[in-house]
Amino acid sequence: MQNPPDNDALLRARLQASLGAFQLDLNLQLPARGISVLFGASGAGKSLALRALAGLEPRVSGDVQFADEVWQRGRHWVPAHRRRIAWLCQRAQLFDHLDVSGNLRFAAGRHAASDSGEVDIGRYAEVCGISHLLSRRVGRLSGGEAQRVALCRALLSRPRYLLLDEPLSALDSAARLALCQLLRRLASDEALPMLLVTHSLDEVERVADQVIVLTAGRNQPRLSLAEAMAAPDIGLQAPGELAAVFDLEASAQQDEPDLLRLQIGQDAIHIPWRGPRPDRAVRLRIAARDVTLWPQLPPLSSAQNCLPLQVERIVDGTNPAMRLVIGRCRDGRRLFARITRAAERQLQLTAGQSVFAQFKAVALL
Ligand SMILES: Nc1ncnc2c1ncn2[C@@H]1O[C@H](COP(=O)(O)OP(=O)(O)OP(=O)(O)O)[C@@H](O)[C@H]1O
Repeated sequence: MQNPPDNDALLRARLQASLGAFQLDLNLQLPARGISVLFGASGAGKSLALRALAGLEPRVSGDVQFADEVWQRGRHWVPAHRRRIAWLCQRAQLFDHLDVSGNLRFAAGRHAASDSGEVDIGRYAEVCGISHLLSRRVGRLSGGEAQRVALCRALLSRPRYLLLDEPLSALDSAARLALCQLLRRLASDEALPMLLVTHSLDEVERVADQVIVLTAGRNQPRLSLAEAMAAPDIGLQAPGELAAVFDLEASAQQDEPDLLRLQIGQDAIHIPWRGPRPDRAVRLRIAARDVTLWPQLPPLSSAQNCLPLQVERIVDGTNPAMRLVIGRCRDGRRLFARITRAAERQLQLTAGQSVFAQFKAVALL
């Protein structure tokens, strides 16, 4: 599929390779901000693409350009260490014979032009939440701690771009969550753009700003996370498990204690919340199976969130007895509802109809 030209892209690549029966044919345009995710099944070519962008894959030909620097074109090839990008892979590759501080000093020493290395180590160790680990032997770090140290080491090289090859896949869920939050903070507070490779939808939902779906060596055009989640046909979500993901700003208005009001255009929903109002957008996941449709405004119930919805289309679900309703909120965002065929008949649902969508659960990402 042809990607439209993207004038805001920082990293552009057209990559081709023929490895036995596997063909790689990519057209990537990665923006200067946020976290882009390259999503695909095992064997789709994600690692190959990442290695090619890093300058580590001589089997891949094509064009790679970063801002106005050409990294690869014909015989022209900028070696990996001159691209000033950092790389994080599944398992942190740290020096076992050094403690955390030694690993960081080594990285800072390699990259610092002056004696600013110590300052950077302190600052980035704090950003990465590893200040308390500086004297710890590398062998005594948990998987999540080791990844945060590896990330800190990567930051000390002052990269212009971060490539992440499934860095969360070997971590337990708590460590994965913590690292997801750290990546999001780095992307926004340190303005560090990244490309994350994964086959986990959960990671996509938690960290992505943009999504590129890769299937058998070919990519779809880049979409925002909301667009990608709202496109049931691009292969990002399993059809039986569809969900919408919304990034929502908290409203200054507070209707109830312990509830946070989040605006969806002129409408609002509430989520349980303790503590100060968040200063950045809150990301929510609303699964199709948690959404109930009503022909009129429903009576008050324990499921408090309810939005006006216009039915856009109704398609078959994976289960032959079920249908998937694709609707639009009043601000244009897509929401899905999984209903039975019997409910579709009883509600006489058709495209264009106005209904109310009530949901009993939202997951805070
Ligand atoms: N030397 C080779 N000969 C033939 N095929 C190869 C060779 N090297 C890699 N491949 C194929 O290239 C494809 C892409 O591999 P790659 O490691 O990039 O996939 P991936 O999407 O990162 O998978 P995973 O998620 O499992 O890591 C795979 O189908 C693999 O079998």
